[in-house]
Amino acid sequence: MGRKFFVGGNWKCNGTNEEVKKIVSTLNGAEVPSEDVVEVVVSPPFVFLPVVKSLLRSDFYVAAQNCWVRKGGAFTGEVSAEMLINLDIPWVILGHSERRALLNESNEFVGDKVAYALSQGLKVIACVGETLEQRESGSTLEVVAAQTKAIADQVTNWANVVIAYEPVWAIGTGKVASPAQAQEVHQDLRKWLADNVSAEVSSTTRIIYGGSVNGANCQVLAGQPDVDGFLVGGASLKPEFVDIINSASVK
Ligand SMILES: O=C(CO)COP(=O)(O)O
Repeated sequence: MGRKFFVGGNWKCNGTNEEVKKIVSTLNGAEVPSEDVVEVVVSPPFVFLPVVKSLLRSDFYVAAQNCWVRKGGAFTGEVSAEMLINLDIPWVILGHSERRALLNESNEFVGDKVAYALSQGLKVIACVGETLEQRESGSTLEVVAAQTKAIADQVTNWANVVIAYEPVWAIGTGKVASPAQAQEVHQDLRKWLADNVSAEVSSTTRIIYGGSVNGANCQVLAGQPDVDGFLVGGASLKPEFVDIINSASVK
């Protein structure tokens, strides 16, 4: 099927200069499958991107956690896609639920960000996912489809997009989605892509899972046919991130 396993580490707003170097040193010493088998991307806070990029092994890549929606300029506090490209940062995470919820990023705004980032040459990890309330009211697919549509409306080249399904109720809660719950949504999303974009995009686009993934639950999740990898928060700051990378061997 040809979808290379993808493991992203989202460090969120964590770390000191010393801690960040320690994580990198653990990763640099880790034995993991080759780049042909698993694509590994770590996402430190903006200020640590240069140091992480300079120290990180060459078969792992870095991602920013956000970028501005358009060309840079008079936007205090923002970081533009052009700046990331200028520093050779290949990836950016966009539409994370923490930004959607806490900073009111709408589906359309996230779609605009994805479009601009891609236009500048960045690769995008685009996040979608429902809240507990939405899941309990039976609207999971409707919610993730609307989020995905706002992104899909703006994407022409899917080769540079990874979709991260991250149910909000599973993020940072220790309440991981069951393998069946993850598989169901990933399968629905893949069908949505087939029906609304193309069969080719549906079969080639990586859909990764995020929400309380750890060294103990990664293997069984990775065993699901439509789970193409992970976006990991808390556990990406710990040595068990290496075990999560190694779950690529389940495929
Ligand atoms: O939000 C996440 C990754 O982007 C998931 O976070 P946790 O792995 O800490 O639940």
